[in-house]
Amino acid sequence: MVAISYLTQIEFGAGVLSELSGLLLAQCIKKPLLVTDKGLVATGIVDRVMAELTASDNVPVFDGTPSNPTETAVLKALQLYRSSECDGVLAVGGGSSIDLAKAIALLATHEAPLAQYAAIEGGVAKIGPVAPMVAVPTTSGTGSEVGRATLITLQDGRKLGLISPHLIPKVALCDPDLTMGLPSGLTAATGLDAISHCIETYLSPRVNPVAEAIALDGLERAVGAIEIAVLNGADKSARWELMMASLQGGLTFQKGLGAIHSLSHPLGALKYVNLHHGTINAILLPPVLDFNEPVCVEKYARIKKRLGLSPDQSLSRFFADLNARLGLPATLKEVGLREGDLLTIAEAAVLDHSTPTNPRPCTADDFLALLKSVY
Ligand SMILES: NC(=O)c1ccc[n+]([C@@H]2O[C@H](COP(=O)([O-])OP(=O)(O)OC[C@H]3O[C@@H](n4cnc5c(N)ncnc54)[C@H](O)[C@@H]3O)[C@@H](O)[C@H]2O)c1
Ligand SMILES: [Fe+2]
Repeated sequence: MVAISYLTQIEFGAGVLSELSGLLLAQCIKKPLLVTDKGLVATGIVDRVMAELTASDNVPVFDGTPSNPTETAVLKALQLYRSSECDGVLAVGGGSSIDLAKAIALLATHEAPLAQYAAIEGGVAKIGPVAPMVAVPTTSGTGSEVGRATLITLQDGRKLGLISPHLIPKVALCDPDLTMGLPSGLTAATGLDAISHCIETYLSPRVNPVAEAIALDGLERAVGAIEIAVLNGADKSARWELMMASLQGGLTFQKGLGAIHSLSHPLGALKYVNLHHGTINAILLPPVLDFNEPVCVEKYARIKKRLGLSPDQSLSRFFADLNARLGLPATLKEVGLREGDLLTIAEAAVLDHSTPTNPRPCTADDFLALLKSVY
């Protein structure tokens, strides 16, 4: 068991779910709103969590989280939070449930609509203390359990980041046992999300050697474990490593992400197709690595050394091959994106909050070329 000291209280290890009840009480949360999705309910994980709660019959459950959470779902859950007189939020699920929970916690203490708090609308400073949150991740990918962002598709159709240290959950309870039943496709896709976080924060030009050390360590851990976990979901050690890598990615978000996320955010807002965040990041990782290479020569050399690659090996090729071995798609066409949307996505990516920290400036034309290269 590992207890890591950070802004969030992090409890990490197989079986730490048993600490949930005490952790909620320590945060003075007597009546949480449990936020999750229907898939999680079907796995039995929500029942396992409920079994850990004292007076669980008193805990309302919102299970309407969409994959790519929406403002509409936030407002619905907020109604339940208020009518049940909750005093905190308990997120149980992947990044979607955790992000939805963050937005509920925000609107529990702030006026709607959410758009006014969006990072690109200058909303960061408008966010003050929110309702207390405890996050229990059930995927190993997003790192949202320790992150300061929530990504929500707003009523106007834009998927935007709301960012504030106040949105960091009070407690992250990371129990890798909860990921043992995660299907292989989702294990691969969420793992590539964690990998893309570690790579993008490492390459971000913001100076922060401590975060970079964490990102490199997380990257090595994820690359070492992902194929094992995909082949054998019951491998406890690989599940531990992947959940730790995901957490490490999240601990480095303060450096900012890059072009992969600039594109995957607007792609995740499309209404006619529900694109999974990690899957899109996996597709975008190789071309973005190629694009950034000219300005990241030294850092690429350090990544290669850390991953045991030879100096003349292509990093982009390495991850394209890894994606193929994991059975992940290689093109955006395969996952249902319409060609006619490429320009709109490229234009939205320029405005995304991750764009300023991509190591190489990226224009709408650059984003369009990146999209076309993997269409
Ligand atoms: N806030 C942040 O910093 C941040 C960072 C990265 C991604 N995100 C967001 O996170 C979301 C993606 O999250 P995700 O990749 O974790 O997926 P998700 O939360 O959308 O879940 C995907 C599917 O996995 C299922 N699932 C989850 N855990 C399971 C388990 N243990 N066993 C079986 N099925 C399980 C869910 O029921 C769901 O159907 C996106 O909306 C993305 O924008 C946020
Ligand atoms: Fe991500």
